[in-house]
Amino acid sequence: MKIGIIGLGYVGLVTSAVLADQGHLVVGVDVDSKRVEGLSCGRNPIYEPGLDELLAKNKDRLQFTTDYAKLSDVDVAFISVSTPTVNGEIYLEYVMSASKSLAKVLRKDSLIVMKSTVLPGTSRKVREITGREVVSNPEFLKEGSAIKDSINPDRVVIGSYTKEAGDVVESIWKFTGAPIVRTTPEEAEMIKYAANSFLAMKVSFINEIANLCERIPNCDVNKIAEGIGLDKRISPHFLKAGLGWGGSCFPKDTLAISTFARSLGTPLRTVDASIQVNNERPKRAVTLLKEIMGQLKGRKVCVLGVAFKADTDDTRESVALKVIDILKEEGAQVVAYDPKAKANVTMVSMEQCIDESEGVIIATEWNHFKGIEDKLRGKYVVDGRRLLDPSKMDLTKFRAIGLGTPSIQGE
Ligand SMILES: NC(=O)c1ccc[n+]([C@@H]2O[C@H](COP(=O)([O-])OP(=O)(O)OC[C@H]3O[C@@H](n4cnc5c(N)ncnc54)[C@H](O)[C@@H]3O)[C@@H](O)[C@H]2O)c1
Ligand SMILES: O=c1ccn([C@@H]2O[C@H](COP(=O)(O)OP(=O)(O)O[C@H]3O[C@H](CO)[C@@H](O)[C@H](O)[C@H]3O)[C@@H](O)[C@H]2O)c(=O)[nH]1
Repeated sequence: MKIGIIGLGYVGLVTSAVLADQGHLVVGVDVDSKRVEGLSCGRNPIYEPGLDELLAKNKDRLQFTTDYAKLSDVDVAFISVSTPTVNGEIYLEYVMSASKSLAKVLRKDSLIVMKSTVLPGTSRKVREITGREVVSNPEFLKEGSAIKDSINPDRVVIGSYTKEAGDVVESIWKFTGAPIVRTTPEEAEMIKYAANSFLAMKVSFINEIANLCERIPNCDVNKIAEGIGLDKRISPHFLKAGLGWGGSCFPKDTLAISTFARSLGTPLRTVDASIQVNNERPKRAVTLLKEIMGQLKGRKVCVLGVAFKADTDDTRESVALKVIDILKEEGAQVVAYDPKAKANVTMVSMEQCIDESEGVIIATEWNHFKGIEDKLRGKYVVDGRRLLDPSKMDLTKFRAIGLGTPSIQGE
């Protein structure tokens, strides 16, 4: 098949590489000419494990351009442009602009597939604007394991108005062997928001349990997560307590669906509570540091990790950046280290970051921060992602999310 991919970010680029690898001819379009120029010369603008190799392997089947006219002979055009939330509401201008551009160039019988995360009813609007058949096919990949998730998803959701259009999209993803869920476009759109909201809620739930565990001697939230996660109805995934969820999806999607639901007179109270719990997480790290270190004014603090999670260079809505802002408000001098990501703060090597600081906050769950207990000797340490072994730490200078102070032996 000849396939167009509109928007060459995390989703669009991964989808381009994966579909080219399946033998399709792919034309990737982006309005960002620098990005397109780079890609055309073999420069990948994002860090995602395995993506460089997959793009290079399939370069003969991949073409990148800013010119929508190059889509005139594609059979299917995937829309994967960003859908941010602005002032609490979904911002659809990129989707609408892409749709209008597609309407001018696509064959009448070409199919548009909505991969961007959009509120229920959006695919219908795109169908009206473009006069083309539209299928909703939400994406569930996670950054850091995007290729693996795309090739081997838990399920593929296909929401179509006509059976024929849904069948075309089903034929594209059949190679994954994943269960296919056929729905209406509105249901497919809603599934995406319900999934992200539920996962965000699960993390916020365990983070509230973590707050409680910190008040109970001999109580470790990780044990609670293990104990409840073995119940198949709960499952062990997304029960890692920490400094909360960030990234380009959970924050914007929970907010967008919350605002949408309220506008329909049916507020999503569990989602609203999850957002509130999450908003309080960055402050928690700084509060714990102050409990052991005292006032932070004029003192140096090292933040380990600025990416919103491990294995990505993405800092969108990163909790680590919020921790850094709060530290600065407290008057601390902040230095940071991250294996891949950059932030608007002095970035140094991990060793320098630790050595020159009095306090250390682990803000991102990079594997690089496991086993560094020795390097942290003498420092005030907050383990915001539960990577350290508390038994190797000086407990008078150490706090970990969700770890109650051990009671005195024999008490
Ligand atoms: N990042 C993820 O992990 C992830 C996972 C699942 C779903 N999603 C959803 O997929 C969509 C894309 O997310 P992303 O993270 O890949 O975004 P991104 O910001 O990384 O990339 C979007 C790209 O679209 C381009 N663009 C904007 N307007 C355009 C237009 N009119 N024509 C052509 N290109 C245009 C931008 O220049 C940018 O390169 C969003 O709706 C997001 O919610 C993201
Ligand atoms: O047990 C956990 C799991 C995650 N997180 C945090 O939650 C955030 C999101 O993590 P993750 O879901 O792994 O990353 P994303 O790449 O944002 O992926 C989410 O958002 C995507 C965009 O919609 C969806 O496609 C994915 O299915 C969904 O997992 C990160 O800040 C993590 O640190 C925790 O704190 N504890």
